[in-house]
Amino acid sequence: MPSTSAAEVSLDLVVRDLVVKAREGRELLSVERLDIPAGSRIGIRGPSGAGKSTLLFAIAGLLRPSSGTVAWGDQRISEMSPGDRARFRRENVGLVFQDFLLFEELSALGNAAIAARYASRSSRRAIIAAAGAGLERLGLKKLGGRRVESFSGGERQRVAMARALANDPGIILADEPTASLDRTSADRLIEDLSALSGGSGRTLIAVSHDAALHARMDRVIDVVDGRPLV
Ligand SMILES: Nc1ncnc2c1ncn2[C@@H]1O[C@H](COP(=O)(O)OP(=O)(O)OP(=O)(O)O)[C@@H](O)[C@H]1O
Repeated sequence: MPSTSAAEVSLDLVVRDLVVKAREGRELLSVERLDIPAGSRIGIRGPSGAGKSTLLFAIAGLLRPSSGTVAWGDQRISEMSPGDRARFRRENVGLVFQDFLLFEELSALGNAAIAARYASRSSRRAIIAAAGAGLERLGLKKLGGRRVESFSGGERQRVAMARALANDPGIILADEPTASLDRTSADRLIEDLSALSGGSGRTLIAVSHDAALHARMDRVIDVVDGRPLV
């Protein structure tokens, strides 16, 4: 797993007048102003249904806002086509999400190194090596060759984490990364996430209900009724 960030360009997050609406017109999220300097470790918390995941999806470029701007450095992802947003994510963002989105028929290593399939020949080898090192660090080396269909929730979460980091992303976005883990595994994951971001230039933004995670962040943002309290 990489220990320093590959963020070659500064990816400060700037959000302005962002509004996300449901298809039927209900407002799900409204963010007047949010600035997150590159390299920050940010926790996001709030009641169920408050809009935390919607905020994470918006800043990941996984949804197109109804209005407003989301920019990482000079990349205004809110105005990009879906294809350009997907490319931005592939190159810059590691996603650790609740339902893992693993390929059941692939091995742990096959999943962790999935980015190699889309990478240039020159970076393919580095991605596969980083995926293997990530699995080892997360205690899954022995299971590396096994198909993930038989994995437990905690094992899946660690495969997803190794995958998110294999591409050496400048931005890590995590949605409830400790939710399916026992306390010991959760603390280890928090330790890893924290070490991989703090001081490296790599930004971490994690939605969580876990107080132990928030205790390790530089700043915690509360989201209530679709609005971050900043
Ligand atoms: N595509 C959608 N269409 C309509 N409503 C949606 C859509 N996605 C989310 N919502 C609604 O938007 C609100 C915010 O949802 P979101 O998942 O962001 O909350 P959350 O704070 O992450 O909640 P939890 O902690 O339970 O995961 C909820 O009322 C949810 O039902």
